[in-house]
Amino acid sequence: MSKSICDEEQLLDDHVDDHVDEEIKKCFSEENPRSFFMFAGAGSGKTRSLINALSFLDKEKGAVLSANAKQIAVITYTNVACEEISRRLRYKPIFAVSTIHSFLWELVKSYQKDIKEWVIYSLTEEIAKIEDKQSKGRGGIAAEKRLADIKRKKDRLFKLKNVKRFSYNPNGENVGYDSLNHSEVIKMGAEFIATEDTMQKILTGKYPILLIDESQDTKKELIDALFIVYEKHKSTFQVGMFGDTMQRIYTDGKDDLSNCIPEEWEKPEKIMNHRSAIRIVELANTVRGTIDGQRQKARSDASKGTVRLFIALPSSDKEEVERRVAKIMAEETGDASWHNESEYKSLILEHHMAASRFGFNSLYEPLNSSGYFDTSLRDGSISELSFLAKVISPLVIAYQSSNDFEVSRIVRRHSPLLNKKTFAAEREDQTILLQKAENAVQELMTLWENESIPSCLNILKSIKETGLFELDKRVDDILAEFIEGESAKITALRKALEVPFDELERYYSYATDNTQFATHQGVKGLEFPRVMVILDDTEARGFLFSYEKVFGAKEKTDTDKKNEREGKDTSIMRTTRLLYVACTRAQESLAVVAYTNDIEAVSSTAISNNWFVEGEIMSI
Ligand SMILES: Nc1ncnc2c1ncn2[C@@H]1O[C@H](COP(=O)(O)OP(=O)(O)OP(=O)(O)O)[C@@H](O)[C@H]1O
Repeated sequence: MSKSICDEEQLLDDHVDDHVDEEIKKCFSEENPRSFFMFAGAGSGKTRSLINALSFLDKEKGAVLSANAKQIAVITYTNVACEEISRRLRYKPIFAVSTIHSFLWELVKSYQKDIKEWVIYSLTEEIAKIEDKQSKGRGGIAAEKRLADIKRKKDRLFKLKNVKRFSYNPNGENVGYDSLNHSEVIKMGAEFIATEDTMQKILTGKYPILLIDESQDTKKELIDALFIVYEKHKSTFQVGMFGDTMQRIYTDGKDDLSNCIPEEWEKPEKIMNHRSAIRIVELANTVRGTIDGQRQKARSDASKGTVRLFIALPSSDKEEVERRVAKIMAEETGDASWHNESEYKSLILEHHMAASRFGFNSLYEPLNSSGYFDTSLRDGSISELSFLAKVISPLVIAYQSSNDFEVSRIVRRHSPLLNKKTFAAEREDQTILLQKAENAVQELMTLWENESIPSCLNILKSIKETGLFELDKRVDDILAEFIEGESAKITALRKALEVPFDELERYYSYATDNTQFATHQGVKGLEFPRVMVILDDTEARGFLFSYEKVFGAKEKTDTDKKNEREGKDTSIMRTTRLLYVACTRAQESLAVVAYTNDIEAVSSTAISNNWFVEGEIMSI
């Protein structure tokens, strides 16, 4: 069949945004270098434009930059995004791709004297602030917490005097008094950049071009600092920001970013959505319609796609509801992959919702409620937990499948009984060492005998006794009896590690993104053919989001009304943006599952907002 003019037009249409990449390339011209702000909706190819821009820069300027020991900096939101972008750029050394935390730490870490001064100053200020609050506040738990906080901070301040070198791990816990926490690094780094001439020269000298992905959620301190640097160094420093204001879901991003962009920056716009089926793009447009009215077009070759809204009572058996939803989706779409849990992504609002659905609540709960583990609990980097998952889990599998080679490899790699130093010291009879290690492994494996599953605490105890693996000093405290006044971190870890080992394995699969679950926030930037978005305020603990308000099942609070009057961000706007992020991850089919006591209100709001039509809504 021959192509019609109409077909040609549609195909051309798919390329309507191609000029954007050209405009960005022009921004890097020698004659007229410009900074830019490329904001566009979900699936519009921002990440793709970022990669295109970087590949272009590599070709055009790579050699000259390298010869002058300069790099192009790229700041991404997560380690996963970092890895993905680096991979697509074939790990070329001309690019310094990092998260904001690593970026700032790399920049400041050699200025230890300044770091020390800053930490002492900032701690002193914090203590003064809490003391002031304490003098004005009432007693009770809050006052007790403040007192403990003051004591901890004063202890740290005292110990700081002797610190020679501060350390920081952007991807893990920062336990010691001489290590910096995540927010300290952001505050300090941004402050150095904003105020120190030398730091600005180092930044612009090393990175004459800096591109930021997901800039709507980049910490406002850094964005503000970069605007300052740009104003002072615009002839030698170029910034490129990619993002989407509708996808701002964290409160520490700069909320009025689009109004702060300097006049002279290039501001290319995109209107296509290359990711999603027509019906999903339509839904995204109507959801966005309640916030800023920007609309996108689906590709001419996009499929029709399916969206459904399922409404259920919060008292229902949620796992059963979600299983039925998947079954119905398989029938309605004719896509059998909905029958297979690993073939669709279930998006929950908070991690504990995955914990209860996937069976790791007893481990998650004490750690989460202690308030001491945040990023590390989410990404699986609490040292005892990751050790058990990364070393013990494969060891057990290898042992149980009689894979002696693998057992020996793991032990040689991780055990102090067989490390080079111990071996060198025991020149005479190394078989003794081998025997000792083998006995230690046997001892450990007896815990799994008769199909039993040991608790994580018992595993650590066995390892401690035999010395099979090196354990953090903290493990001694965890294995000891509870004592009054001990650190709440230790108490929480002891409680969490009481769980059977398979619960830890389930937790770790989730933390390392190997299950069907992910949070609405965690999937930013990603895409999946089939998505189930779960809306459940009864399980959401924070006050930041409320789907029931968005769907009219709950009244706006006085604060919401006040914020609305004053033109400020409201929880409804914030939640609508999160809904937009979650729904726009879907490529082919999307099931939204809303738990509410007011089924009627949710259904009628969904219809009156033009989000769903009657035939797409089902009470379940
Ligand atoms: N010009 C294009 N032609 C064809 N496919 C494209 C084009 N641009 C992007 N895509 C595809 O569309 C999908 C979305 O692209 P990308 O992830 O870059 O969008 P994004 O704007 O970063 O999305 P989001 O903001 O939702 O994370 C990807 O699968 C990508 O390969």
